[in-house]
Amino acid sequence: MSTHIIIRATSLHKSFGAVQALHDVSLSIKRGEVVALIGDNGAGKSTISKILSGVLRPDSGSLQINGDEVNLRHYSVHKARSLGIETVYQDHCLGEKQPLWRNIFVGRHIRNGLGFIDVAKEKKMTLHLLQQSLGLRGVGVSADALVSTLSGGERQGLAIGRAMLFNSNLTILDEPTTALAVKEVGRVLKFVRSIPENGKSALFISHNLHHVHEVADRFLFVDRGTIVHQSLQEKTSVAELFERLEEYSANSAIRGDK
Ligand SMILES: Nc1ncnc2c1ncn2[C@@H]1O[C@H](COP(=O)(O)OP(=O)(O)OP(=O)(O)O)[C@@H](O)[C@H]1O
Repeated sequence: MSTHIIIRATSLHKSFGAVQALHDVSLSIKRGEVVALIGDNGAGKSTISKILSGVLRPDSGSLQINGDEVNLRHYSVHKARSLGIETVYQDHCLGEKQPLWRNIFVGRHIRNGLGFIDVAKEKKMTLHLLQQSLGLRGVGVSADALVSTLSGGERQGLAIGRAMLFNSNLTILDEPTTALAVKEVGRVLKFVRSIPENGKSALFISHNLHHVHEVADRFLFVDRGTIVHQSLQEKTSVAELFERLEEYSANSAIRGDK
């Protein structure tokens, strides 16, 4: 594996009013690596992912992408995308009543020489994505189909495929398997596993430790806004993930955090 660091966050702090959501969080993700954030409810996982994806600005700390310092004052979802950081949300990632091709290219349309959207090209690329990323084949597959005709797993797959299409270096997935039928979960996990095969990286957040163990190369444990432990997949069993998470939950219960 290359040691090229895709993203490095250093000493992130973030508070929401009196709630200190993150305290001195530092992490880095290498090229070709899937890193998972594990932690109890309210530990700070989503806050970390939102800072990396440009949704939230930290109160202090710094971010480097591909070795370059990011100006956090001007960092946004749009800027993150331009730097190869894409986020796949649990839901609302695609517009229900829109045809698939529009969803794929929203905000990033391909334009012809006259400045018009190149619909034919976008549809062709969408069809390719449906076939390649989702493995959908046959006469029923169409770039004009509405998002509402796709299953939850297919939607997640398409959203991941979209990130790949735009050559995302880091795909952030916050609870991508929640609310999916069992048979679809396997499909989404397979999509996530294919990310490092293409030399790309992912940040994976899930409460399901079996899923986490299946896809991630490295686990970062978050507790009360701090990264308290990390371990490599090859040296950690699923049982150990459960034990450690239970330990943090028990500690916060003793402290009366919940
Ligand atoms: N917009 C917000 N306004 C106020 N407090 C917030 C906001 N977002 C998060 N918090 C608080 O920050 C802390 C960390 O929340 P965060 O959503 O990052 O946790 P999480 O680990 O993703 O939790 P979960 O697994 O339940 O989604 C929590 O105490 C939460 O209540």
